[in-house]
Amino acid sequence: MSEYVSQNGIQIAPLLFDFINDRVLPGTGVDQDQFWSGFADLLGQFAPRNAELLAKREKLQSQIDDWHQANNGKPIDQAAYQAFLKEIGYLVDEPAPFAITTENVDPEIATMAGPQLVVPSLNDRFVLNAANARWGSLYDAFYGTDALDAASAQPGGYDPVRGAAVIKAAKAFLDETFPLTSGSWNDYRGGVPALAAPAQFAGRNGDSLLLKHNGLHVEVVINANHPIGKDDPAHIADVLMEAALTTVIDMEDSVAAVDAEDKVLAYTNWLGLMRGDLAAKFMKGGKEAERRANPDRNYVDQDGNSFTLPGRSLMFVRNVGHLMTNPAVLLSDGSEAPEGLLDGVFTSLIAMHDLQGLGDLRNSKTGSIYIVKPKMHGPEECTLTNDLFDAVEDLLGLARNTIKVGVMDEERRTSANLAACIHAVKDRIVFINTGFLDRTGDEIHTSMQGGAMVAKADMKSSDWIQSYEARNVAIGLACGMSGKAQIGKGMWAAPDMMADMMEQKIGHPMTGANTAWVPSPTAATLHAIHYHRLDVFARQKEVAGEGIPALDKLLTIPLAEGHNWSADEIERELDNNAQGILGYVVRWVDQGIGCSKVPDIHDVGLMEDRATLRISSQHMANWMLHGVCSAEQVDAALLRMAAKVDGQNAGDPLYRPMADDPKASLAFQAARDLVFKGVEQPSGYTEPLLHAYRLKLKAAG
Ligand SMILES: CC(=O)SCCNC(=O)CCNC(=O)[C@H](O)C(C)(C)COP(=O)(O)OP(=O)(O)OC[C@H]1O[C@@H](n2cnc3c(N)ncnc32)[C@H](O)[C@@H]1OP(=O)(O)O
Ligand SMILES: O=CC(=O)O
Ligand SMILES: [Mg+2]
Repeated sequence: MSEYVSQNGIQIAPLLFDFINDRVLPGTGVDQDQFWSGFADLLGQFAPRNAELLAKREKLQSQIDDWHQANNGKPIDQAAYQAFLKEIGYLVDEPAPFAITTENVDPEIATMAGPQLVVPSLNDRFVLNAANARWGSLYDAFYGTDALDAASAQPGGYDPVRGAAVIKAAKAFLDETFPLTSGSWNDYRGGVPALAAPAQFAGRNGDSLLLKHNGLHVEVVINANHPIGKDDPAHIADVLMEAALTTVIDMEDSVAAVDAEDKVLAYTNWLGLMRGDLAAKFMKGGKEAERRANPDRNYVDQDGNSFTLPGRSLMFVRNVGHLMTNPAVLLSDGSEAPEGLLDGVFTSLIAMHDLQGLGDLRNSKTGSIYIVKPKMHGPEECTLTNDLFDAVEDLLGLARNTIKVGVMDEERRTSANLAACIHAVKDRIVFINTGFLDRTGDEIHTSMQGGAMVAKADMKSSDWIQSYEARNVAIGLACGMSGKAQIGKGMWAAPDMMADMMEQKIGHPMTGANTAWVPSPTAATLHAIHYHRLDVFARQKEVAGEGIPALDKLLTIPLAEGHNWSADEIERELDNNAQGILGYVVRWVDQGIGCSKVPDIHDVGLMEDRATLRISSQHMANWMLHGVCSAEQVDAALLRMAAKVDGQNAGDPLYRPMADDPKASLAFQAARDLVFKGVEQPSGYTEPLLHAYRLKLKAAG
């Protein structure tokens, strides 16, 4: 890397310094000199606090490790365990009942219920697709996935037999959601449809019909000149679903951003989204394509009045958590700056382009900046975020609480003290979300010394996770989040299993969650159907009456307790974990790709990100620590799976095989370290090793 720019006692990578000065600050009214001097002060103030809280994490972890070692082999006495957690300050007192007081929140978050899409920020083609995923074609979603229960499409262009099944399924959705006074949408022949609930008719866009149900719009596209519409008796060409109400532009677990070069790319895409001028050019189907953010959509209501609906998803940006540092900025002592502080300042500054309307399109209509903060451990760390956002607002001249926060409930200390965490950010909180993937990783790591954990697939049915999901909703409702903020559920991590998603993911709104994560625009379009099937806000009223489950189950550790696995079961568990780890890490370290679809041992492509990697690596480390398997067995699994992953990637010209010479592969070494050094990784996180190996690879050119 070139020399740093020295400024107010800190050092800034020139790429970042120039990007901020040339592309971000102009037009915002924030003075360049004042900005850098205020930024240096902010780092000086917050970096030591950040370090103290990380040291506290380590201290608590070592106290918990000691407790388990002292209780070695004995069944856990829940009362004694909780008393111990209170004594060390892991569990804190509950705050007195309170309600959040967040203001100026966009309706997509506060009063609407629908899917939330997550997208890696480094990929401009994907982020634009995500922004545009506010509306999705139901015909395409049915045609292209197994959500449609019909024979697969015949190769060689449009298959009319499958097409007919798609149209039938889409019209069945219309019948279910927008019933006609008599008959079916199959019999609709044009004009204003005779809806059983006429208020569902919201307007027209040319010939197309706009309908509304449970707060979500659906456009029935009428076009006699369209290849599908021309053969339909009513010229219906598609059914467009209002789908991803909100999107998380992810700078955390789905990206590999290790230095100024990567960070500036992520910030550039966020700037393009906040201004509305991001464009991506790429090759698709042998042709060059260009993608931009869609404009808003124009309609006319029944009285002839024009109105628009948002054309894009409302965007959050996920900053990194408190753990990592980044060489993009060095502190006065020459150490790397905490990356979460950089993200907090820079993503907020960039969002001022939206607040001030400096670009072509707007994100928030209520003047808010939406930041998702991941991986916070307990209320003190939430207070740090709150104070940081206060300081950023002061630095940028923004009104107090302009910056809103989404709190990921994905670490055990946060789940166990959730009301206190919400209280710490009560004037700016706009969501809680159960990030069950990281949360599972933290469940394993926290009790690493307690014994061998159940098999990975059995985690989902453990007491702790059921309690975690239920408590999150119940506490969110008790803190007055309904109608003001999102109570969100986690990711559907099997992007190709849409039939299963349609069957299972209605469980998320059923719990009272008004949003849940999906991995792709297609999944958003399909998951939107669930919010038509169920009125979440009515459901929240029912759930609110059920009370908050006690802590006991949440704190029941998923130990296998004497379970004897067969040699075959152990090998399959190790192989499955090793395959996921290697398949993901090889693309992360070698190619800088932070989210991948990796086949599991059943050949189901699973979304892998740093959180799923945390689970797999912690699980292997745990079984090795407690002698369920030996180090030799782990090495054998890694080697076997390296060959398998090499085979799976044979078609990728950028791929560097691992199996022939594993010692020469930085990716293989990283994967191995993640398991063999898993016990000592902070909270079991994978970022420190991934970053170190990726930086090594970049340095080697
Ligand atoms: C625990 C957590 O933190 S979860 C949060 C982190 N996870 C994520 O962000 C998941 C994001 N999703 C993804 O990256 C991808 O969907 C993957 C890697 C899971 C699967 O990818 P694939 O199925 O191989 O998708 P593929 O690369 O074939 O893309 C197919 C199309 O879908 C689009 N697409 C896929 N995922 C997304 C997404 N999340 N947002 C926007 N568009 C997407 C692509 O743009 C592409 O369309 P295009 O050709 O018109 O551009
Ligand atoms: O960030 C989400 C998770 O599940 O972890
Ligand atoms: Mg997570």
